[in-house]
Amino acid sequence: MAAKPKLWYFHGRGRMESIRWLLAAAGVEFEEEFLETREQYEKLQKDGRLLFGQVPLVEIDGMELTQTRAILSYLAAKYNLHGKDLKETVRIDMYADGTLDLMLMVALAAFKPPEEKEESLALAVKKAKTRYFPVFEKILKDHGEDFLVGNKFSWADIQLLEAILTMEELDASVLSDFPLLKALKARVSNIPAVKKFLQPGSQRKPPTDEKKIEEARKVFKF
Ligand SMILES: N[C@@H](CCC(=O)N[C@@H](CS)C(=O)NCC(=O)O)C(=O)O
Repeated sequence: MAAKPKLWYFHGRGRMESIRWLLAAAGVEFEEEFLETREQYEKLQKDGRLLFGQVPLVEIDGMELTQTRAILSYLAAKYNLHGKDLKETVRIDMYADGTLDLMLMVALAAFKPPEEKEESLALAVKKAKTRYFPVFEKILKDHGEDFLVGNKFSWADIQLLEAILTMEELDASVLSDFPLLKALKARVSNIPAVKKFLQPGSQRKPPTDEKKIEEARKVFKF
């Protein structure tokens, strides 16, 4: 049996959380190595395991992969969460990339000073409501299908569910004007592998707290 994919990152959501989501939704078990000290991170660098000196790092299929979007794209293709052809795949990539941009705003806000952090999170919620969610609501309305692309569960749906849940942590009513996104959220949350990941005790990470942020600062010298 092939070894489980192994993930190296700090013990928080950050850029790795979407990778955890994608693996979990594909029903793939994975191992995690948490970077808690600068030494661990420097060892990965010294050993030449980080292409550009950065994590996320994912070991899979005899490869050591970095660059979040490339990793996600590989996993989506490998686990049949991309489209049936290039045209569907590029739409899935576009939708997922948009959602990743939104998620990065939230991830980066965690590292800002308290006043700026509140402002950045409020801006992310605003962008969710005015830029990203209206687009996805319209896509669902226009084609009338159950999922974003090809009437089939894909990486774009997983990425969107992660974004919806993250935004709801910041503003519980964020979906009030988006009935089709509410329905999509319920539908995707009920897919057995996703349902399992949503249960307490899974490898899903909670919102990154001050302790984890301090840990990450020490590791990456932010
Ligand atoms: N484009 C890269 C950016 C990765 C990145 O910035 N990683 C951070 C941790 S979240 C890091 O390793 N920072 C250390 C550094 O850049 O020296 C990706 O999307 O994976």
